[in-house]
Amino acid sequence: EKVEWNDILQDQDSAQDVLMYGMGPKAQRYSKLSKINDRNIQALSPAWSMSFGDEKQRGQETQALFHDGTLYVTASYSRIFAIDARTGKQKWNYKHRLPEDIRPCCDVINRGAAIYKDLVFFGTLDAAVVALNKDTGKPVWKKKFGDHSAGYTMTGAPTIVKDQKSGRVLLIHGSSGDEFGVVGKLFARDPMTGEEIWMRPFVEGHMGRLNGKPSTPTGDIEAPSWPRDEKGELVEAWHHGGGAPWQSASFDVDTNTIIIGAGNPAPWNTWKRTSKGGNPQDYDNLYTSGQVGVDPSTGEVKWFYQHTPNDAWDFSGNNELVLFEYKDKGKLVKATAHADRNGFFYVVDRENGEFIRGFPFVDNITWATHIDPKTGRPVEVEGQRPPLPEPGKKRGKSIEVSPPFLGGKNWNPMAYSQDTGLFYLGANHWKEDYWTEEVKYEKGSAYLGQGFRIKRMYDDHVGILRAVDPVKGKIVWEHKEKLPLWAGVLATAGNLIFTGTGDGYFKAFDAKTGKELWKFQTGSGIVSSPITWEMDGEQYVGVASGYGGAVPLWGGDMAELTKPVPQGGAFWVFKIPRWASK
Ligand SMILES: O=C(O)c1cc(C(=O)O)c2c(n1)C(=O)C(=O)c1cc(C(=O)O)[nH]c1-2
Ligand SMILES: [Ca+2]
Repeated sequence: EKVEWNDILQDQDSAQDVLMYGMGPKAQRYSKLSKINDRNIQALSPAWSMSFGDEKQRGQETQALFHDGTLYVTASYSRIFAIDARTGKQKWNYKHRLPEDIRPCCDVINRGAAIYKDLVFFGTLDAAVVALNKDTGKPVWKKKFGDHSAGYTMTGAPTIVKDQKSGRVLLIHGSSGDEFGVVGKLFARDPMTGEEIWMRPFVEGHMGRLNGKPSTPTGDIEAPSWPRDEKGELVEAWHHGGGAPWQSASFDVDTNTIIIGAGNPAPWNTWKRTSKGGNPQDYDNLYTSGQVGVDPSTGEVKWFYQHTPNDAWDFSGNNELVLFEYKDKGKLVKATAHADRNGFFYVVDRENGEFIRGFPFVDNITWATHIDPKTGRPVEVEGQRPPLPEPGKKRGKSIEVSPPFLGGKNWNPMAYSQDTGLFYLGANHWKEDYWTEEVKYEKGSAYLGQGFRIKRMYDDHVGILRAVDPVKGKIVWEHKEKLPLWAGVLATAGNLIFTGTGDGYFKAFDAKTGKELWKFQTGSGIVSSPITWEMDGEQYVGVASGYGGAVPLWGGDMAELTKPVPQGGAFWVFKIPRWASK
């Protein structure tokens, strides 16, 4: 059975399918299923588990897809498995041959696949997209989109959208690589052939492409949001500017807009992206660290809202954009919701990219006091941009900043419950020591110009699962975890919130009260996004287990804290046994 656009469009409402990263074009991660609920959750039990095998483990950040009795699960090292959802038996697997010189910044991870017609699609760490026949696992096409030895890579799940103007279905995908100084790019392809339709770079003044020809520059061709040197030339940083859209797009069918977050500017060092002796706040470094609305017909930028102008902290703007609606004085507001690494939760008008509201979702944000409601710009705290080294020194003076670069929340996607109207997100309380270092671009080398060490903020917890009211701007409940939270969240009509923990538990909470109702130990840490589906009249929940991602690699004191977590690589499926369901 082929997957059609209408199936994808209905993804959120149809329990028989999970066809998109985010479980629907709005990426709400909400399921209307309630057969598993707050009354019978105690009986939730494993149905089966499947090992990804190999000596290859590391982080398993996948969100599975489910179609026609089959789960499509990506795994570390650019692998994908098709699994019989009834038995846990492998139907086929594809293990991409990776060159030695790949440069993923933050572990050899993959967040998931896309599906359309008889093809499944996923990105690989050597900067390619692969399409496979969904029934046989045979590769149908492969397209390389960047030079992996320069730092281009791909970790995010691709997205299928339908251009409402032309009627054409497109495969949308981004790129990673800001930490190596690449220009972040968003691509649209013909899903059947892989042929590029357009490409949009997210650094102002760089040229886009449409049908194989240069189209338009992104923003102003003169790139006034980037500085020039004494000779009047754009500075080195502009050539390598970052802005990589490394997570997944949402799609607003009503306004025919692809909505995606753009990554941090490169390098991290704010002074490399500011004129000599100038003020960073005069150089916003468009279109980095913000959310972008893109026209699917042409790849043109329709609107842009920047969370962190001239981002000095690698906050990036990539985190998922969840589309939701609410009533304001009787008027329906169509918005995006976004919990940024910078610690603020944003509600933005998705028809024009205008700021509506921003408020903290973590404690003790030090770099800004608030978001100015008039301008939508952060009001920065003096001294929170790490200073340049004193003359004769290699390093600048260290300052303490919160959130640290790993963010108040990172890529691990939040869920929106249509029943409670709340967002549920896995946040972290931590901070960092942060200082500048000298940096010059060198192909294939880290391009940061910053040093850092992440530290704890509180003695009793790092991870904090929070329920957030997006309209009142309030935290409704919270649940603390000892280890950082790095897993996606799932909300269901059974009044349940599912997520995983660093120490290996898959947990369920009461969506209204935050009470922990159930947990199961999976044997390794969980850094993936759970899904739920209905099959043969029963509800199932599935999640991958396997610890990794950025925390153990970059986390300073947190890398120490998470060292005891065993490696793994397995997919777990749960259901209510028949004896317990009535
Ligand atoms: O700017 C980029 O290109 C880029 C890419 C990625 C990635 O693709 O995984 C991460 C980051 N940045 C990043 O800043 C970050 O904190 C991060 C965490 C993770 C992870 O999977 O745990 N990836 C990435
Ligand atoms: Ca980054």
